[in-house]
Amino acid sequence: MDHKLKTMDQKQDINEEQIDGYVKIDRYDQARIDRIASHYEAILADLGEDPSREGLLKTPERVAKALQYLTHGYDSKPDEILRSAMFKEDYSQMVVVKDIEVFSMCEHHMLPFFGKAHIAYIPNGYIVGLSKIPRVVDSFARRLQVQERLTNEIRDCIQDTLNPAGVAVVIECKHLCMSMRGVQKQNSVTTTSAFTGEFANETTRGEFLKLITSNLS
Ligand SMILES: Nc1nc2c(ncn2[C@@H]2O[C@H](COP(=O)(O)OP(=O)(O)OP(=O)(O)O)[C@@H](O)[C@H]2O)c(=O)[nH]1
Ligand SMILES: [Zn+2]
Repeated sequence: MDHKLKTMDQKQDINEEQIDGYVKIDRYDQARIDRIASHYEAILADLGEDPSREGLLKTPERVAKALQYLTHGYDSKPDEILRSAMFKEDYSQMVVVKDIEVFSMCEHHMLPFFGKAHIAYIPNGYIVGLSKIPRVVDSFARRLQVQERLTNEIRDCIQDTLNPAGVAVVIECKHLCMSMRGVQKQNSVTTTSAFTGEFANETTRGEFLKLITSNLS
């Protein structure tokens, strides 16, 4: 079934529909968008703008839709995303998915932070569908976040759901709240990491760090 072809009324049904632990991101909750839009109309006025001028007429609704998209992680269940594609497999070497784009919003200023996540796990009887790892990243990133919690939540979800012999997560991001405003440092990058199990071993962690810094592609 192609959900994109559904009419607006039918899309309301999609709001409740979980697909592999994931609510379709084209969900369209008009009541919520209307509420957020009305707040933004007031905000525009408070900023000294004229919300009734032509260029801004649709802006409150556009912002509401954009914000709903930027926080759609609240509508997903990352553990279910992983469970939907776990396969029994006798493979016990490190699996690394690197350079996963991250787009998130800092919970302090509601400004974007963005960069890359590098994730590894060591299977313990089960592997997971590769695409599910970036989906888990998105599920936690598309919320109001701090980078440290994002890092830990991804690690804990993979560890608790897949029960591998170890999980490694490294995230590198630029925070617009540190470049567009505030301290105004344009080039600083924040790196966070979280490990479990066999990644406590320096050699294993070293192998992971080597793999994510290699140029092999
Ligand atoms: N640890 C951490 N801090 C973050 C993250 N995103 C933003 N911040 C910081 O959150 C802090 C909020 O500090 P406050 O002093 O309450 O806010 P502020 O007055 O706007 O601070 P400045 O950004 O220094 O102007 C700032 O230091 C931000 O750099 C994050 O992901 N992790
Ligand atoms: Zn911030």
